[in-house]
Amino acid sequence: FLLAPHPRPTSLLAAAAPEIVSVPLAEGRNYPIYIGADLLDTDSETLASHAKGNDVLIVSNTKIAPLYLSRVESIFKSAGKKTYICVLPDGEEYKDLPTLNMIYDEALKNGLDRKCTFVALGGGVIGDMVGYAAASYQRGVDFIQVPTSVMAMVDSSVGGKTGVNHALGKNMIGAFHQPNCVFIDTTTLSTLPDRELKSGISEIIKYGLIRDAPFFEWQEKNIPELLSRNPATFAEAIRRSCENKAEVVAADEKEAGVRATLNLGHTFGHAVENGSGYGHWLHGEAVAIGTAMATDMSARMGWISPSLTTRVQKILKLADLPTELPADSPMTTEMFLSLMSVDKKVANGVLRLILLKGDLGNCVFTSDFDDDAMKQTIDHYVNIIDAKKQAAQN
Ligand SMILES: NC(=O)c1ccc[n+]([C@@H]2O[C@H](COP(=O)([O-])OP(=O)(O)OC[C@H]3O[C@@H](n4cnc5c(N)ncnc54)[C@H](O)[C@@H]3O)[C@@H](O)[C@H]2O)c1
Ligand SMILES: O=C(O)C(=O)C[C@@H](O)[C@H](O)[C@H](O)COP(=O)(O)O
Ligand SMILES: [Zn+2]
Repeated sequence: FLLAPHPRPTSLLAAAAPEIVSVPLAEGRNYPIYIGADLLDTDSETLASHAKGNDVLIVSNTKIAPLYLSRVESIFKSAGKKTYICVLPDGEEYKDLPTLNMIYDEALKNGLDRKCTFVALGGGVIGDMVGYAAASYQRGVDFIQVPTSVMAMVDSSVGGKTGVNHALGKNMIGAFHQPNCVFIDTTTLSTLPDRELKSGISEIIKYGLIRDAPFFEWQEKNIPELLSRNPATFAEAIRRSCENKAEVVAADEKEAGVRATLNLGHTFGHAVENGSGYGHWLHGEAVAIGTAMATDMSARMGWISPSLTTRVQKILKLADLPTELPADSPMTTEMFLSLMSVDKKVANGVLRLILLKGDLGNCVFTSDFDDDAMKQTIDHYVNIIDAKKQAAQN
């Protein structure tokens, strides 16, 4: 069970083979995503085999290092690698250039050369930062993703989007840099707090909405099982999410088109993350609010049926995710508009959005939307904040 402590393998326990989802990139750059319970205990040689040189720099944070670092380090040591450690402060507010520098410092201090491998042990913040450090250190070294949060297992560890935040915009400094492999030990979720677990479910819902109606229908039935940490249900959600992400990334690695659909709810959501102060909202929570806003806007333009709007609201609430901002939110219409204007999907000054259109599982990436509908959606969500403020004062 996900909540159980991690058993060490014994000769009486037969290790189940991991499930493998492939990310089929061009020019033979395919890489595997291994998914399974207790993989760090039962399949350590597979993980170590993806570090090609002698030196391995494992990067984690102050929360995850005490839980899993020694185990991961011993895997590489047992395989004869020389290991180095870098422990970063925990939190989205540290996903920045000064903190990134700690990784370069550690690598340079120890004389790591271009044959080294960086290992990202943690959630999406660590994965994005280590990926970007690997993309830029000596113009590019190998890296491996060992995701430990739902968000990282279902989304961020796959696809090679790496980077850090800037005060003026989310993930604004970064690069596309694919990992050698993604190694998902689902048992590490046993220590993930509930709030972080729910945040990851937000991106699982995204796959259903943008491209996989049967997966969405499955989620409508199975989210309670995810919330109660049913291991089999989680394994299926992770596998189906990784399959969806791998297909999209394989079709459009560098986001020339269809990959942008993975950004559903993110233009509104990133504005909320930045405007509220990085770290106030978890990424998945902000994406949930953004998904509600993108759905509202799609409905205002008549692109989706009222029943689909209801289903989106219902599934976000079922996952106990926020669908609106609270009374103490600093967000204003002006903040939304100005923060959304620095989104990476802006092309030649024109904002493009992912919006739902048609039946469940269909969306569009377009600049061809009604500006008034966008403004009405933003005003509507800001008015909710104001109404809550008023109610709190009375
Ligand atoms: N590159 C991409 O494609 C992509 C996709 C989605 C999200 N992201 C990025 O990922 C970040 C969000 O990821 P996240 O939700 O994992 O946040 P996170 O990395 O901050 O992790 C959430 C919290 O859970 C802790 N944690 C992680 N695993 C744990 C475990 N097993 N046990 C106990 N605590 C654990 C972390 O230390 C942190 O406190 C954002 O910066 C977002 O922009 C990137
Ligand atoms: O992999 C992608 O492509 C995504 O858009 C996945 C998103 O969930 C993720 O939050 C990503 O980091 C957002 O990308 P950005 O380009 O909008 O910063
Ligand atoms: Zn996201």
